[in-house]
Amino acid sequence: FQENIEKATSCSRSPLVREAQLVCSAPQAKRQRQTSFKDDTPGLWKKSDQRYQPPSDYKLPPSWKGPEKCFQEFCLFSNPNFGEGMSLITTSRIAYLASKAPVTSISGLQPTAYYEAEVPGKGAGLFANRTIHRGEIIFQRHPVLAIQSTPHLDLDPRVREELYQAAIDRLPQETRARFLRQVGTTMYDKAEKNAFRIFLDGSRKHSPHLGLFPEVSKINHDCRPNIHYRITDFTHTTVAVRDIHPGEELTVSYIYGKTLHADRQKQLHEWGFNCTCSQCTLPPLEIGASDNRIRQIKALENEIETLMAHPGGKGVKPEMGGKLVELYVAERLDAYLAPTYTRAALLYSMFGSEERARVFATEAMAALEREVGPQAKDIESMRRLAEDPKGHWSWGIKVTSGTGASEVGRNETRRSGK
Ligand SMILES: C[S@@+](CC[C@H](N)C(=O)[O-])C[C@H]1O[C@@H](n2cnc3c(N)ncnc32)[C@H](O)[C@@H]1O
Repeated sequence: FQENIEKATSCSRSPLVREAQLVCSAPQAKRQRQTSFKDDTPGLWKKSDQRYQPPSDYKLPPSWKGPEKCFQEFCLFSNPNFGEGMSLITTSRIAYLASKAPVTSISGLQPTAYYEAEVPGKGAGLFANRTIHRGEIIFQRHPVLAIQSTPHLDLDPRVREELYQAAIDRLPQETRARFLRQVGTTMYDKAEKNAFRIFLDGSRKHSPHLGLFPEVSKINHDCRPNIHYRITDFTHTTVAVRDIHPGEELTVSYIYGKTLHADRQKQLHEWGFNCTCSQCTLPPLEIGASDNRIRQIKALENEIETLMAHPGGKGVKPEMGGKLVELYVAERLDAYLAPTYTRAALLYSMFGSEERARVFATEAMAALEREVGPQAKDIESMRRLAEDPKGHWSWGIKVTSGTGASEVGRNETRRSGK
């Protein structure tokens, strides 16, 4: 990945695309902009439509239109009746999979639970109209437009703009209007400024897409957000990670939050704006304290990992898990608590500390559900730990002595499957 970044001449710079998920085009020298389209508009798409024949087993149901306006193996497919309407610029295979996918039930808050208003220096944003409780789903949506990365990066700009316009024209009027209200001067710019990186069809060659969710993209960035998002195939879910009070702005983080202030500013600046969020506008002394906490968090996580790699986890102490939770909470990293609670629950259980194992396992279950979703594998293990610590595989793997943690593992209660 690093190698790609260094060599790349153009990267998708969507602020909502996390750094580790950026898709960059190959160096220009090796990969020329490719377009097989001619300038005579009527024949512009037809020529390549004829050239590309999708396999017959990817035949779409009659409610879907396409393939049309193809570029290499990527074509426009659309269905105005799929949820709020959906246009795809993708392969026949992925369009076929989309056509077979259950229509994401559009759910979440009633529109009366929030309102849109201008935020100084940020454009429009969303605000709570009532208390939104931690764990409440804000939006559950499918993309109204998904664009495979290759045409987005490689198409000739003029052709690309026409193609995106055609994709939007095929959406129902209300959805189209919502799409057009997103920030950005051109269709391409709207995609760049508002898309989330989504992976359709597992981890195959053509999986990376830019997904546009116009309602979600009205949510501004904050380095210490009150909302977390997760994406599974076609479904984008936003969930409150703490209670949000009436009048408070709804925020997500466009970048990974556990980074130092200067790095966060740099990343967001590269993606087109100077961040004026609650964390970035703290007084300098508080920014310094926050950076220190992040350094402590990283050092402690490394220490736990190193110690756990030693035979019998020599030197690890349950209090390290407790301290880590404290630091995360003090740093308001509410959107990233699941692994921290899980680690703390297991550490306390390993040392036979029943009450703390229960408390952290209960917190871990809720955080896993928020951050990963109800299908998260570790939820079941944390549920068992919360209900019956002594029956859990981790219980008492290490014992505590009167003078603190003993390094002698008892190992007597490890049971597979728990
Ligand atoms: C996905 S849009 C968010 C909604 C947007 N404010 C609107 O009016 O539709 C992203 C854009 O909002 C603005 N923005 C979001 N979060 C911001 C922040 N923390 N500080 C400054 N500008 C921000 C930037 O202009 C950014 O390119």
